[in-house]
Amino acid sequence: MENLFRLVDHEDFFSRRCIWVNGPVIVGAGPSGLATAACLREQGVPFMVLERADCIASLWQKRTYDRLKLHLPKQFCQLPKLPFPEDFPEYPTKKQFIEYLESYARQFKINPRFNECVQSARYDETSGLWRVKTVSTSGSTRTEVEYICKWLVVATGENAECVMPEIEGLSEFKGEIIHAYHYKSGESFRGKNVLVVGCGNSGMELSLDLSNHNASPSMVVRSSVHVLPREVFGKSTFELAVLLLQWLPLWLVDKLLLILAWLVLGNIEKYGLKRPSKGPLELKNTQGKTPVLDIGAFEKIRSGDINVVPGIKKFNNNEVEFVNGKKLDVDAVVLATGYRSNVPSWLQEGEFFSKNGFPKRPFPHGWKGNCGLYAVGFTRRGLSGASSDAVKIAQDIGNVWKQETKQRKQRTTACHRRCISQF
Ligand SMILES: Cc1cc2nc3c(=O)[nH]c(=O)nc-3n(C[C@H](O)[C@H](O)[C@H](O)COP(=O)(O)OP(=O)(O)OC[C@H]3O[C@@H](n4cnc5c(N)ncnc54)[C@H](O)[C@@H]3O)c2cc1C
Ligand SMILES: NC(=O)C1=CN([C@@H]2O[C@H](COP(=O)(O)OP(=O)(O)OC[C@H]3O[C@@H](n4cnc5c(N)ncnc54)[C@H](OP(=O)(O)O)[C@@H]3O)[C@@H](O)[C@H]2O)C=CC1
Ligand SMILES: O=C(O)C(=O)Cc1c[nH]c2ccccc12
Repeated sequence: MENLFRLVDHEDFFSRRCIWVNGPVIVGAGPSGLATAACLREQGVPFMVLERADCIASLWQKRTYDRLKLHLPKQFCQLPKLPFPEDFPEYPTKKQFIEYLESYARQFKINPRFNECVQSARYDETSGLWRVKTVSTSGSTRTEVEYICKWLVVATGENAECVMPEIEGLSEFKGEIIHAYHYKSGESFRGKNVLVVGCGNSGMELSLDLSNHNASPSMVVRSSVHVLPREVFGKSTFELAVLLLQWLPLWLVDKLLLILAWLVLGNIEKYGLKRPSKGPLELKNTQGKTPVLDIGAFEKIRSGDINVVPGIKKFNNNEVEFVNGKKLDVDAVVLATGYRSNVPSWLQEGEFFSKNGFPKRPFPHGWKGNCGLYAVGFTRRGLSGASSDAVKIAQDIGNVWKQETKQRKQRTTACHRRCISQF
């Protein structure tokens, strides 16, 4: 384990599978876990990264569709200490982003323990240490391991599990049902009527992909959605918002974004895309609901290639009935119904994290809990929010680590002197 300063496997002493980690345990090897590990490496702090999948950035490598690109300009998506290569386009592709993350892990010598799913983590008051239990799988063997450490960094992400909706009759639906999580391409849906449930960035982009593959998508908009063009007059809408926020209050920036969206897209409500009453940035900040940054789906809605439908009442075999009473025959269902955090399922703690798996305190205060607990990547501010957390966490742990290392050295020297003086 080259990324560990001192790893003691108590195989011969106590239980076969109790491992003391000298430094923090980081749960999750996505961009957030990698960013924290890299910053800790720079601080000279050893660490261990536990990852349930068999690769880094599993969301990007395994659970996203082929045509995915970053939807914010690259300067908002790079991790600390290593910029994107200069030849990367403004919006890197998924493949490029993964390449970057792989080189990031190499550069900072981050070697996660793969196939280790954290089942529980609790703070042991008596010892003042965290006990992190995992199940590790290798082929058909299952091993339970307990890691013991002073610091625990939660980096399992805002999108750890898929949200599966409960819809009457859906379980009797005879056609294919997949979540956006498993969707790769519209190729296998060619010629089919596909119901896309949900109209966030996933629902919009999968509908566009389906239409590009000559499927007929119908997209469910059950409440409301903010659609903004990804660019306004050649400039990134997101970047523009960030610039404007330096001078203007958020409500005013929201108003300006909506005016610009109206100038570029026109009135979207007449196509069934009702806008929320809160502005796009306010909604993102308060409820975590990301506005759609449109890359072409809206044009397909306008041309009728993507059919917008209201909320679902129920399924009756392959016929879906909507809340307005209209009915439609569909061959397949794509659930673009979003994701959720899985922290409540494994972290036994009720002070820092709330029941929804996000830190209770909002950005920028949600990175540090008590007793050596930290959270990275739960800011609802994408990759730039994760980077900002990672820098702060590594700094915080680094300070204590340096202090303790100094004290350890002093103790060792004092002990040496005592020992020597006894001779
Ligand atoms: C389709 C999609 C596109 C996105 N595009 C952008 C974008 O363009 N720009 C942007 O800023 N943000 C974007 N985001 C937001 C996204 O949250 C970040 O891109 C990023 O992936 C978050 O990194 P993370 O490390 O926090 O979480 P993740 O990437 O989800 O990584 C978490 C890791 O933790 C592991 N894990 C989970 N539970 C356990 C457990 N119990 N034990 C061990 N390991 C566990 C997972 O396997 C995973 O590898 C996008 C999100 C999605 C879904
Ligand atoms: N290119 C990129 O970079 C992309 C980025 N992403 C990001 O990934 C994250 C997740 O996005 P996404 O997967 O779109 O999830 P979201 O949570 O943003 O959207 C979920 C959608 O599903 C709808 N929904 C949920 N349950 C039901 C139901 N029972 N019936 C009908 N509709 C339902 C929601 O409607 P309601 O609002 O009414 O609850 C909402 O429209 C976001 O941060 C997004 O920005 C996603 C795709 C591409
Ligand atoms: O894609 C995501 O999930 C993000 O969180 C990126 C993001 C952070 N802040 C935003 C504001 C508007 C649109 C996207 C984002």
